[in-house]
Amino acid sequence: MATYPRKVKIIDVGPRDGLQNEKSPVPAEIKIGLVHRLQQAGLTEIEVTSYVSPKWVPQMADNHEVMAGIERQPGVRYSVLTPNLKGFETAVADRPDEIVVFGSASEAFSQKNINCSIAESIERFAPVVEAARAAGIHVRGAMSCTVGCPYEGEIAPDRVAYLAGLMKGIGVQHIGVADTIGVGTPVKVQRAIEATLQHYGVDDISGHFHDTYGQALANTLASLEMGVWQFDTSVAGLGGCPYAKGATGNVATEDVVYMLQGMGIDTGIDLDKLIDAGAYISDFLGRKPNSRAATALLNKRAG
Ligand SMILES: CC(C)(COP(=O)([O-])OP(=O)([O-])OC[C@H]1O[C@@H](n2cnc3c(N)ncnc32)[C@H](O)[C@@H]1OP(=O)([O-])[O-])[C@@H](O)C(=O)NCCC(=O)NCCSC(=O)C[C@@](C)(O)CC(=O)[O-]
Repeated sequence: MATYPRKVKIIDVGPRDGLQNEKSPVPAEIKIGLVHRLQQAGLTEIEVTSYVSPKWVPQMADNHEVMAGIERQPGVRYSVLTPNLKGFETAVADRPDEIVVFGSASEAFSQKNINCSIAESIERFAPVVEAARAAGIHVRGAMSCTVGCPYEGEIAPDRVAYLAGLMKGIGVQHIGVADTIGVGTPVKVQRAIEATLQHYGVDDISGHFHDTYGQALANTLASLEMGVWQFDTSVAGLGGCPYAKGATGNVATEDVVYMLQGMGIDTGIDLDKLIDAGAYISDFLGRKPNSRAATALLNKRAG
């Protein structure tokens, strides 16, 4: 039997990663309502929004309104994405607890997503990381396309190690290993994590798995087996990346919490309240939650 961590921390990225790709505008008050429901469900890490170009990602243009409207709960960390100093300087006025710089293991995805090469992205991130740390703001990094890229295909683990080393070199404190397009399978994901472990300890690594091919829970389990205990997930399985056509949302928070509860692993999350949060946003979007566990439990409730 594999040994698993006794506790897992979930970072719900639904309000940001989940909603960034929605075609119709989602009003700030709905996003705020979602954040409130997530914290009521026991989430202690919520990725709220991003400070990126509104021309590139219009759905996140209300970042200030959303951050200002949240009634903050003690013990909850609110994070935001900041790709450059311009984004950081705007974000800092909204008092995030954590900022996220996001790079890519694939050159082509870096160009499509943030309009620069991997090397240039690190040059842009370095002053952001320095300013954030000087202001006492925690810095997380996200590494996209650690298994596969929509433009380059399979990505070799040494490219993941290379990016992780660059992120570490500029002072990024925690690193997320993302399977942006959900093509990963357990052994490939383990190789990407192994590459990241060359530069970061296991306590500073999180998994971020999209569920395009239905592999995200298996990839979560494979990561748990390596001692990874922090995961980005998205309530109701919301999401997709505007620069990764066809990729679906992150693994649903409900599915991960259901699996972990069944394994006796503590998440601190109330599954019933989480289902309510997922139903709230899914009702607004006019569709069913993209979560097997949520669907089963909602059907059970309905009798
Ligand atoms: C990165 C940039 C901004 C570079 O964009 P750029 O065009 O290279 O930057 P620029 O410095 O040349 O500026 C061009 C225009 O953008 C403005 N600008 C410049 N920076 C900002 C900013 N921070 N906030 C607001 N506006 C900004 C700037 O003021 C200017 O405005 P104009 O003069 O044309 O009116 C752009 O490429 C961009 O916004 N890209 C969107 C990236 C994004 O949000 N992608 C989705 C999130 S990442 C993701 O989902 C993956 C992840 C993290 O979940 C992990 C995974 O699954 O892989």
